[in-house]
Amino acid sequence: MPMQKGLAALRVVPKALRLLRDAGASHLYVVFALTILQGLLPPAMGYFGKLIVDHLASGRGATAGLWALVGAEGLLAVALAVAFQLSNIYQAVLRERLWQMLSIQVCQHASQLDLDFFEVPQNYDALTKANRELGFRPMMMVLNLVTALQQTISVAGFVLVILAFQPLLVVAILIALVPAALAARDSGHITFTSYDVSTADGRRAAYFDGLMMSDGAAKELRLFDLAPWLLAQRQQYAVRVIKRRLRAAWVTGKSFVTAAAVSAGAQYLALAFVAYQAATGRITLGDFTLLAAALVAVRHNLSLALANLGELLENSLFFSDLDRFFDFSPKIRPPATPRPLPSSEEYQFVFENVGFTYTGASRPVFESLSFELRGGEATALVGVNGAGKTTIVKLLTRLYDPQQGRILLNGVDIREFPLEQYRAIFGVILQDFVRYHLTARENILVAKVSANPDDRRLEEAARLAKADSVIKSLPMGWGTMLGRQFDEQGQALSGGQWQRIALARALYRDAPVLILDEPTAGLDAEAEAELFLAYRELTRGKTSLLITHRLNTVRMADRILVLEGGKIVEDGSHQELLRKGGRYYELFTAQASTYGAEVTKP
Ligand SMILES: Nc1ncnc2c1ncn2[C@@H]1O[C@H](COP(=O)(O)OP(=O)(O)OP(=O)(O)O)[C@@H](O)[C@H]1O
Repeated sequence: MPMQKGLAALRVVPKALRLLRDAGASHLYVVFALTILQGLLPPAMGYFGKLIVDHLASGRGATAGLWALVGAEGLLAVALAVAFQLSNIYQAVLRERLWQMLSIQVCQHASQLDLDFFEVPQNYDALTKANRELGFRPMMMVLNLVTALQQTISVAGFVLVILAFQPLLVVAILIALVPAALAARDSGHITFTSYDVSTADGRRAAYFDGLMMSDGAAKELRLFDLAPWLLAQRQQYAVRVIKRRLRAAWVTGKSFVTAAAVSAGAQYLALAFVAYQAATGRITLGDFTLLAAALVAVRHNLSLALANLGELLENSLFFSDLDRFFDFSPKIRPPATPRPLPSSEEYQFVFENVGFTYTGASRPVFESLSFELRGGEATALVGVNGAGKTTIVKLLTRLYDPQQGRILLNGVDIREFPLEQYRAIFGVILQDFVRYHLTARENILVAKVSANPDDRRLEEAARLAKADSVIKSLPMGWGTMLGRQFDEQGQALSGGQWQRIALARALYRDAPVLILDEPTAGLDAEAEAELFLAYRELTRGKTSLLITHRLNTVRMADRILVLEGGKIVEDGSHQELLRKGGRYYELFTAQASTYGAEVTKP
């Protein structure tokens, strides 16, 4: 029902007030006080205006009484102007605080959510939309609330004035305002619904807009001459949104036209009545001016108040996205009574009949995966694209939990350890590592922000990752900004140079378990060979897992696991697996033949 929908959306008002109070209670109270003042002053000024007119009409001349009235009216006018400006300042502070508070809450919540959250497009959309609208929706709401309150107080003041003189007029005015109130209620609902059904199309259009404006897509866009096609796609969705909104604007516009005609007509009928009373001496000239001003003010303020409430409903849509986002709580949680992490230097992991399916995926990645990563050993994991190698890393580091089976660390289910402490045992370089727009130094230090920077370890990590030569070549060494987003002096790095920085980042953690997911993908042959030679040094004393398609690199591992069809199908050293002549042998020979090398079974 439209009525219910419209009123239901009004429930957002207490919520908005609570948020504003949290953002700055004292500022909110000042804004309220100033708003009430601004609401009361116009009727009071109207009353003084009446007294001035009555004084002038009485023929008493320029007495001290007249100047006292004019002075009082002037003071009220000054007070109104000052209250308006002060309120603007306090509202601005309140808006900024609210924006800050919500941004921090959204960032904190987003960073704690499971990766699962991002698998569902609607969730991700709700987050990006909430984030995008954080900048203006709360501000609009402050303005809507304050303006609606102020207009309502003014209306109440003027209604009291009219009541004092002509009670029947109030009844007539209120009846004449019924169409306006109905139009405002329906417009809230219609706009609400048109926005609601348009969000999916709007999001699509915004996605294409984002592509055309992002630096990440800029290269492909030009190389594929993609802009015209993207624009056409964008229009397809945007036009649907615009049509729906225009239709809503037209429907609501029509009822507003009728309402405006009725209330304006009623106002002038009332004015005719008041004029008749003044002409026949039933009321004074001052009463007439006051009532005439009150009639205009009631109509004007009430329509503004209703329009602001309508806008408030529209802006309240923002809260449904925000609520939807805050309703998500992380499923991967620390246990109620966590076990202490094993103090042992050697960490051994066992996957025990692990079954895992991504949210929304039609097929499981693993149904019953079992294998072991032995403590202190360098293990390599190989397998074709999509075999599930990165998924193993995600499960191992508890970015996801398996739906079946267990993963054990030194015999204990990893879900029993405190999450943060558990994740702290890993130094990881992910396939899609982050290229932070920070200095070279910060790009590595981010791996361990919980501790004070350790420059000796920083140098060591850079040396092991062969990132030291990259740093040396930068104009300001460690202090050079990587990326040009914030600094014109920033340096753009090549893919391989970034990879060395990311590897140094993983090593800087100096964690007992090292996971390298495709650490050589962007490296040149020489750098890869260097890394290959340093592999022993990198992994000394650690439990490590190396994932790579460059099978030359895996030779140095103590043990190689071959993942296929959701299972470990082979397990052994390079020599053993070549000798076996199975899947690893096939993969290795296929790769070697592309270099023209011959591989013979040892
Ligand atoms: N976030 C995700 N949501 C749904 N399915 C996913 C997700 N990530 C990966 N998959 C699917 O899970 C399977 C395993 O992916 P995974 O990234 O683990 O493979 P991989 O062996 O690391 O591949 P590659 O060698 O290409 O890096 C693939 O079929 C992939 O399509």
